[in-house]
Amino acid sequence: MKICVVGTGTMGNGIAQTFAQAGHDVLLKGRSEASLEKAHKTIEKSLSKLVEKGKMEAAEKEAIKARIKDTMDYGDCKDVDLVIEGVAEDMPTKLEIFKTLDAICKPEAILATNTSSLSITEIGAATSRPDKVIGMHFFNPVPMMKLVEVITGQLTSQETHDKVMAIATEIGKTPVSANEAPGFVVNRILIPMINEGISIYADGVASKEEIDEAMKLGANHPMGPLALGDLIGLDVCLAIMEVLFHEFEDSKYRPHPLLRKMVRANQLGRKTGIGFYDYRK
Ligand SMILES: CC(=O)CC(=O)SCCNC(=O)CCNC(=O)[C@H](O)C(C)(C)COP(=O)(O)OP(=O)(O)OC[C@H]1O[C@@H](n2cnc3c(N)ncnc32)[C@H](O)[C@@H]1OP(=O)(O)O
Ligand SMILES: NC(=O)C1=CN([C@@H]2O[C@H](COP(=O)(O)OP(=O)(O)OC[C@H]3O[C@@H](n4cnc5c(N)ncnc54)[C@H](O)[C@@H]3O)[C@@H](O)[C@H]2O)C=CC1
Repeated sequence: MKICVVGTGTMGNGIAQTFAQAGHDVLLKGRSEASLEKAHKTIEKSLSKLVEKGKMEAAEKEAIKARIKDTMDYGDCKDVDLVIEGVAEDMPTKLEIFKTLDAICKPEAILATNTSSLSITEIGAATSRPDKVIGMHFFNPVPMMKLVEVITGQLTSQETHDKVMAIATEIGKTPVSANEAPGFVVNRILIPMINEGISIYADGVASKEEIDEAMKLGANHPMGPLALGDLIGLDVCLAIMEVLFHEFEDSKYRPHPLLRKMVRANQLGRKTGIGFYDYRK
């Protein structure tokens, strides 16, 4: 199966790596040579970690890397079977990309989005094939996380759903089906929890380290909410809160002002080197 991953950020490179690890040829679509180069560095680091942890043979690493080919041209997507879009969580950006892909990809190709919260139905409506548009929602860090939420929009066909469930299983993930709804299942729970962690921090109830330690030891979470916000990207967290807030029109989803302020300051977490914690050392 020929796969194209659009986007070279936190998620794009992890999704490309995961498909290549499962033996698929992957076309990685980036906007610049610099972004593609950065994605390959991240993939190299991630694969090296798996080797260090004894989860992969060193020889396998090079074979996996060789399966990922770069492109900056959507025209190269004409013969792919499945596209997974992983660009910024912004509806106008996604609609433009899906219109472009719809015009280029063969009619039977499935167009999937890794959106965290946005409407699959709205994205599908920008194409001539809404029955083949679906959410394939991976979790960060993609090579480590087992879950894929498979999200059907109003017009997604059962056939597309079944194929994507099978693909997710085949690449070693555990898929869970969800009907379209803002934030689907996990993010409707997880992101308001992170927002609440920010609120507790802003209120001065405890230090950031204490908040994270409390949730690690008291709820058995592998990471505390503030460290997790930094891993996800605070811009992504804010975009998801905005979708929940506007779609449900419910004040319980109000993004905390400190979250907005940090995004405005480009303190986005790991990807910009600083968020709640400093990663620049
Ligand atoms: C926003 C959305 O739409 C949906 C989402 O994704 S929500 C986010 C979901 N993810 C989570 O909740 C993750 C929670 N955290 C965890 O499960 C674990 O802490 C973890 C899997 C990230 C790391 O577990 P671990 O292997 O025990 O940790 P450890 O070996 O110490 O590694 C920690 C580090 O590796 C990353 N990580 C570890 N192995 C990795 C690999 N093979 N590839 C990529 N990143 C890796 C971590 O992010 C972190 O980064 P650095 O060391 O480079 O700074
Ligand atoms: N970060 C996370 O933990 C998770 C994010 N997601 C979703 O995955 C998608 C990507 O998120 P991340 O990788 O975290 O973001 P990121 O900020 O790390 O990367 C964004 C990517 O989008 C590209 N991009 C930005 N604007 C663009 C435009 N106008 N046209 C084309 N490309 C553009 C960037 O060049 C970059 O490759 C989003 O929809 C996000 O909600 C899903 C699961 C987890």
